[in-house]
Amino acid sequence: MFLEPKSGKASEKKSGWVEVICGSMFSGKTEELIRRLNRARIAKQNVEIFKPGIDTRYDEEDIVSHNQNSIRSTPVNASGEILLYAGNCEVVGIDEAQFLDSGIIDVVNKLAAGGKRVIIAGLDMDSTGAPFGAMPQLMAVAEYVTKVHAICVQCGDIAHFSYRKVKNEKQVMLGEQESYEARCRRCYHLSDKLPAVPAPPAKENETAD
Ligand SMILES: Nc1ncnc2c1ncn2[C@@H]1O[C@H](COP(=O)(O)OP(=O)(O)O)[C@@H](O)[C@H]1O
Ligand SMILES: Cc1cn([C@H]2C[C@H](O)[C@@H](COP(=O)(O)O)O2)c(=O)[nH]c1=O
Ligand SMILES: [Zn+2]
Repeated sequence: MFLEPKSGKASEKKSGWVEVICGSMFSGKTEELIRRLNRARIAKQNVEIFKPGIDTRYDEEDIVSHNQNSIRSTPVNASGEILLYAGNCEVVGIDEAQFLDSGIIDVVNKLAAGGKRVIIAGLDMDSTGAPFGAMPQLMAVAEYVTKVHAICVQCGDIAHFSYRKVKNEKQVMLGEQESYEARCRRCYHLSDKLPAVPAPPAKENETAD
């Protein structure tokens, strides 16, 4: 369980920091983001929340988790807009950060340098297992990184891959359970080993190794 870090002595100018919540689809990134933001609100801190404008799966403005928890957010089309809108808030939340442009690294560093707590959630890997967008750099500059895990729908183990069930080569393809499933390492790679077409039957006198 992530516990909020304490900032420095009250007499000193407070420094901010960056927290990253990463993992596969269905791993609970959005739930954890909402949990941390709600706790900040209970502590009477001023919170602003952003998501990339591209992600309108459940709602134009709300951030919604797979189990229907939600929190109001401001959609942005470019990372620089976050600097403009964050204003005097104390805590900044950002969901689906993998979809934002690389300017987001500079933006979160500026926000933290200005004394804000910045909490970012996003997919660390795309469906091919490659790092997604600016997430690797965000994890590098963050003070705190939390990797959350889903459950493999094939075998019940811990899952950290988002397996794409439909054929589409594009890195960005919005979707839910109809297009993606959480898989563990073994079940994710199992699909590579299946022959694309059925192997021809062995000829007589030919022995299988
Ligand atoms: N394979 C799965 N493993 C774990 N949780 C799942 C799975 N499929 C659906 N869920 C649901 O998804 C919720 C997490 O949703 P969410 O926080 O939106 O995840 P993420 O933002 O990482 O995609 C879980 O609490 C659970 O109700
Ligand atoms: C793996 C993968 C995912 N996406 C899309 C699919 C969803 O719309 C979001 C991830 O949402 P979640 O809150 O993490 O469940 O990203 C994609 O575009 N490309 C991918 O490779
Ligand atoms: Zn598995």
